[in-house]
Amino acid sequence: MSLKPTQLKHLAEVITRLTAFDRPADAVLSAYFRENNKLGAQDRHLIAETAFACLRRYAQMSALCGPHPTARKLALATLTRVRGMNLRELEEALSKGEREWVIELKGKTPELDLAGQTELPAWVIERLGIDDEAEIRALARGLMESAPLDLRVNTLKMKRDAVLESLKAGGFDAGPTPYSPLGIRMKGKPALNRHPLFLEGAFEIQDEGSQLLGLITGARRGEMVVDFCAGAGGKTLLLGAQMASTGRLYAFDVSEKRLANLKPRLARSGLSNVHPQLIAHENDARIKRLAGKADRVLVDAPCSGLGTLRRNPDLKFRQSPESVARLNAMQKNILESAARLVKVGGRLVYATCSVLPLENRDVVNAFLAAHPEFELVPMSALLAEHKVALDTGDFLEMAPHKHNTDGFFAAALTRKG
Ligand SMILES: C[S@@+](CC[C@H](N)C(=O)[O-])C[C@H]1O[C@@H](n2cnc3c(N)ncnc32)[C@H](O)[C@@H]1O
Repeated sequence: MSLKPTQLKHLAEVITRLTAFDRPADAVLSAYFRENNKLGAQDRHLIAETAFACLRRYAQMSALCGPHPTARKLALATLTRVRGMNLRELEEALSKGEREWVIELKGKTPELDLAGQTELPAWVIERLGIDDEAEIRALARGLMESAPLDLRVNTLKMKRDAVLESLKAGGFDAGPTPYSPLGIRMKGKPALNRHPLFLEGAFEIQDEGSQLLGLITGARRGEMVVDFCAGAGGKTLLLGAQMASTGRLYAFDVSEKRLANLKPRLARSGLSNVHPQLIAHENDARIKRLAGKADRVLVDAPCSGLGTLRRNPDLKFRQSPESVARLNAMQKNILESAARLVKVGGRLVYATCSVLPLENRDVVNAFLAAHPEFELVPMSALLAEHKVALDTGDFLEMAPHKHNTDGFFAAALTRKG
């Protein structure tokens, strides 16, 4: 394949917009493609993959380009060094000066410190709580990969094997996920949002790790369940299916927009037990009515998202020690309020998509120290109960380099009295 001059022009424009780091990268990209709706599927694929690869290896790419790197240079560095394109493939799009520069690039190896080599800001490395440098490098490499496309089967509509067979019959390359009994992993990243089975609600797009967070909440038929930070309902839909559309499932969130995005997904899913509820904050009066009544409460807390750098590589530039401190205070407050809803014998699950202990086990350990009425349910036992062949100790801790999922954390607690 050879690079067309227009492709390089678009790519450089996208990189310029992305590196302002003022909006989520996926939103910037979708807006750009809406504005430039004549771009074909191949162009979009090349632009998206290269722009994200550039963000994932931004320290290295910037160092290769020298001081004040231009977006065109960043694009060319990524195309050659990450995406493996050679001079012949690039030539048509290059000016004479750029041609020389690409030739020079070949022999360059920038000197980088640990932060540069791992593409993780120093403040993130400090907060990972990992002493072993080899382990930091392994995690960082995992976070630099591109994420696979995972689906979760809606068991209310179809069995996993049947969805798999149907996808394969349609020419897709797909297989079961290794841990989640509800998951399918696709080869490549086919667009599935017009697939008949998607439109019928037989599957949703959901990372395997996220599926496990829902599963270990263990929602059952006829129960009262609260998804405290439901967002657009990734986990709500799973909980609803676990409940076989019986009982009551409250989907709370403070974001009207996110809850609105849950609506079409709910309609596809066939669930009739879900009650979306916009709340003003975690102490909203609407929540207090449910005190001590819920069998299960899931707190999928707002977090730094640093476990999702494969999909959102811009987050490492858009988060900071200050933003994480603010999120941390929120996480503690939300967990406190959500815990009040759990009835005696009920389960509270705290989860994040962060890899920072301060957003994860530190929050849970501080909560347990202040609330002797709760005790930890060892995660290994819960996973075994759900026939998940995975043991990460007392907590669920998933990571891209170990499990090929995003970085996820979860802890399950029981209310004793
Ligand atoms: C990690 S996201 C949830 C993702 C969702 N559970 C899913 O699986 O798709 C965290 C959510 O918490 C919501 N949130 C923030 N502050 C909140 C609060 N005080 N009470 C409830 N939800 C809150 C955010 O709007 C966001 O949708």
